[in-house]
Amino acid sequence: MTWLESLKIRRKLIKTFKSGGIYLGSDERPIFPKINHVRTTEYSAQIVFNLPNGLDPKMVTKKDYIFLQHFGKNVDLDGDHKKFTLTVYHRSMPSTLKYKFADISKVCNGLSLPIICGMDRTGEYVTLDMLKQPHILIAGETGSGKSTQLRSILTTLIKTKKPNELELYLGDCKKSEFHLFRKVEHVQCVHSSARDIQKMLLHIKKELDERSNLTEMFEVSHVDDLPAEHRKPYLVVCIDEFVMLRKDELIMDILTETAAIGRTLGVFLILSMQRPSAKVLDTTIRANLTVSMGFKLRDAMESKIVNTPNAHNLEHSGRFIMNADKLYELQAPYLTMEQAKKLLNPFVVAKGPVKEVNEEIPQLTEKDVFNDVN
Ligand SMILES: Nc1ncnc2c1ncn2[C@@H]1O[C@H](COP(=O)(O)OP(=O)(O)OP(=O)(O)O)[C@@H](O)[C@H]1O
Repeated sequence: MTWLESLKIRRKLIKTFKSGGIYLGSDERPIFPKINHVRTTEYSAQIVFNLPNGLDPKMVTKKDYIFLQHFGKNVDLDGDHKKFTLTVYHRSMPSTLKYKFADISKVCNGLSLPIICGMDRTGEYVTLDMLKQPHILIAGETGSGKSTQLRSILTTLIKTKKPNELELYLGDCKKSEFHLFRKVEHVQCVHSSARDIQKMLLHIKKELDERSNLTEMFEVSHVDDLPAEHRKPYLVVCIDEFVMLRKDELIMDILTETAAIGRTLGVFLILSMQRPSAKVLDTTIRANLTVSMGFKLRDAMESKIVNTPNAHNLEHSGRFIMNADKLYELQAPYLTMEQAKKLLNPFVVAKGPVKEVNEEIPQLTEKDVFNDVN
């Protein structure tokens, strides 16, 4: 950035402070916040400023509209009691981001269990490693892009991990999406009825217990530290529209236990829901779903339940707010069903019967589970 460009930005910010009354002293001798530095990249300009002692930070946060008026709507303002950062983006978010595995595989490098969340306004992919951020909640009204995101997350996991490193357990309560994965080598089962999902989760419970015993026996804190002959694959349990199972206590208990202790045992959750329900998410499960992705939601209450502020104001399919270690606004990669089929083709195998578990299964009719869905 040239000296002149920096000067222009600084002047504009001073003008902003002035018109918003963000200063101490009198109108004739104002003491403005001190601009520490201005940094620009291809995508954005970042201006860091400090408030003079005595200036109420609410003067800045309450008047964020002033920054929008002067710098346009593509700005972010972050800060606390003294130091603030204004980021001005040179362009708006892309409304479509094609899923390109060549690009995605590059950003997966170094991640043990890579989740490609989406692209931010600076044109950078935002990624997560499930080993560190183990459980994900995806919420959004119909047509907002949840299923596409699940498809892209699962496809990336399959393409980047070997079947002996990753096992997938899929619950498809809407019977709409996961048939695509049924014959993929990593996929242990795809179930849609409550009874079968219960069976699947009893198997997961057994795995949790076994893994817990092993880590205790070998006195290690993570399954990855077990001796080679006892090493375990990562298990990812992914349930689309899991709210449909909320009346099933056993299912909810196992999901809650997995969310609570799964990380160090290598067992991870991805749960999606169309209508966030405080009742379901008020349980301890919510506290352990470390990442929320809020696609377009119906209202502010739903955004609050999912913990993704403003998700109800999103306008494009595939756009979402992510709450992980901080808040992000991202565009999810768009992976069509046809494209996913092509990418998954090399992993398709002839399948034997689904793993059986021997535990006693309490009788539960589908009506018990599904009749209260609103
Ligand atoms: N990442 C994306 N980028 C651009 N468009 C998208 C994206 N994801 C979804 N869409 C568009 O939105 C449509 C609906 O997407 P999707 O089926 O994923 O929504 P959904 O939230 O799962 O809906 P439902 O709950 O009804 O299944 C897609 O057919 C596509 O046109």
